Amino acid sequence: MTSTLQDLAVQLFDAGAVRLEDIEAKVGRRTPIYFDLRVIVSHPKLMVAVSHQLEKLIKDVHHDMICGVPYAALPLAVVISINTDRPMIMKRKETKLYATKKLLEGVYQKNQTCLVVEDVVTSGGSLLETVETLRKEGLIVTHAVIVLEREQGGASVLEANGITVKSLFTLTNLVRMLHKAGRIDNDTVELIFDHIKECQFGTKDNLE
Ligand SMILES: O=C(O)c1cc(=O)[nH]c(=O)n1[C@@H]1O[C@H](COP(=O)(O)O)[C@@H](O)[C@H]1O
Repeated sequence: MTSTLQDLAVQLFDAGAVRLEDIEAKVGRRTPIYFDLRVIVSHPKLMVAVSHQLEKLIKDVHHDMICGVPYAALPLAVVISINTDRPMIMKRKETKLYATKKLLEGVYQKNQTCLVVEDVVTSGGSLLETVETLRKEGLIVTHAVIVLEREQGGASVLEANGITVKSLFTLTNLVRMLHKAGRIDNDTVELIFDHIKECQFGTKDNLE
């Protein structure tokens, strides 16, 4: 059974993936809403439902393999790889210091296309870092599929770097869905919309 995006938004909220408080995000940024997709490893049905929706977004995108941005997107990449019977490669956060000394695990060849999977894009910095590693290894990367685009400039930064981003939710539509379902109130909606406007990452200089 496929969940609608509205159902999925509510299920993610109820699983604790949406935190509504003043939170310190990556490198000292503050945000009134934080989306913590790591919790879905504890909810296998939800993991499958999110993966199915991501698979729909990529069915017309040519790719030889997929790679999840470590670590949060790795479980999603595994499920998508199995469901679509498409090989996966894994990027390490640090190069392995012994034996193979690799940064990328798995089998790939120069000029093969790799689709990147990510949970959240804010400035686009994390995703871009993974893309740069893949490109250095000779892989072609033109598309990324993500769960949440926070609309803070990351998608434009990625677009400027030759990456088309397909997202399941934008922060605006996720917030609207949660508001409709009675999970967040009017004041919180306003606070989040103000945050989106005020906290923008536009240029590569702003990437963290
Ligand atoms: O720090 C964030 O901006 C962030 C916000 C959020 O709601 N959820 C979240 O997981 N993050 C983290 O921020 C990363 C994306 O931020 P950028 O690298 O700026 O695009 C994600 O991979 C997460 O590590």
